[in-house]
Amino acid sequence: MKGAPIDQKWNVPATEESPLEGGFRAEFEVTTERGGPRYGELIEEVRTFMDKVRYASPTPELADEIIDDLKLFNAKLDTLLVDEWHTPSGTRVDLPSRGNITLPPYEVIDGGEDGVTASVEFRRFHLGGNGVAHGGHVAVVFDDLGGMAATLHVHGIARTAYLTVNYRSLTPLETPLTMRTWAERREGRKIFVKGTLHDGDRLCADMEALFIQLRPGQA
Ligand SMILES: CCCCCCCCCCCCCC(=O)SCCNC(=O)CCNC(=O)[C@H](O)C(C)(C)COP(=O)(O)OP(=O)(O)OC[C@H]1O[C@@H](n2cnc3c(N)ncnc32)[C@H](O)[C@@H]1OP(=O)(O)O
Repeated sequence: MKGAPIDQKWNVPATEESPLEGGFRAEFEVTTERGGPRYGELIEEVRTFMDKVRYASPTPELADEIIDDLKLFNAKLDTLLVDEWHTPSGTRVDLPSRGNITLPPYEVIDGGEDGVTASVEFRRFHLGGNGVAHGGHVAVVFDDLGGMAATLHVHGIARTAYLTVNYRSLTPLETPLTMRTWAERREGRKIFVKGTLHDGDRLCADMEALFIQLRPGQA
């Protein structure tokens, strides 16, 4: 990545002691300690910053100032880059969307073999146009929570083969919405998943997807 040090460690190859398992590390450890007790606050500030950038029209002087500040922040983070298996972003299961800043924030209300129910809120950053969410951001949440439903259903890692979203009505920003995903049927490694996104009683979108359970060792 541009600006990152050459010895970055976020794409560590598999080794005998640390093999890939379904694209995941066999010894993958889930912990809520990484990043410290204020990591959620850090992610929230980053999300707020992204929201502001989406709507701000800075003067050239303010843009200069912010660029300089961001360079300082990036230099600080460059000293502490780790691989994806050890970064809190994506593994902090106690935080919205596991602390993954690339996902719109959701909170799982209920999850198990029968499916997942989550509360999701699209932010200003997720604006598509005309004041509502971008369809791609809606799809990304369906992919993540559909993948979670598939994973919980088969107790194994699954990867998206296809995902179809039907946009039934507008998806508002800054509004708690309900997403449900569930495995409708399974044929061997194939898990057919469905999902819905509601604003109250109103259906915003629904989806159908196929997830494939990965074979042991499949990268
Ligand atoms: C910290 C806590 C973590 C908690 C985790 C939270 C969850 C997070 C969740 C995050 C989720 C994020 C998720 C993501 O974002 S995953 C990222 C997006 N997805 C990908 O990159 C997938 C890329 N593709 C592949 O890797 C392979 O093609 C896969 C693995 C999908 C299949 O290759 P594989 O070699 O393994 O299998 P196969 O080719 O023998 O096919 C097997 C069967 O499937 C049928 N088939 C295949 N493709 C299609 C298709 N398009 N339509 C219809 N059918 C299809 C095929 O005909 C065959 O059927 P049959 O002949 O047996 O009847």
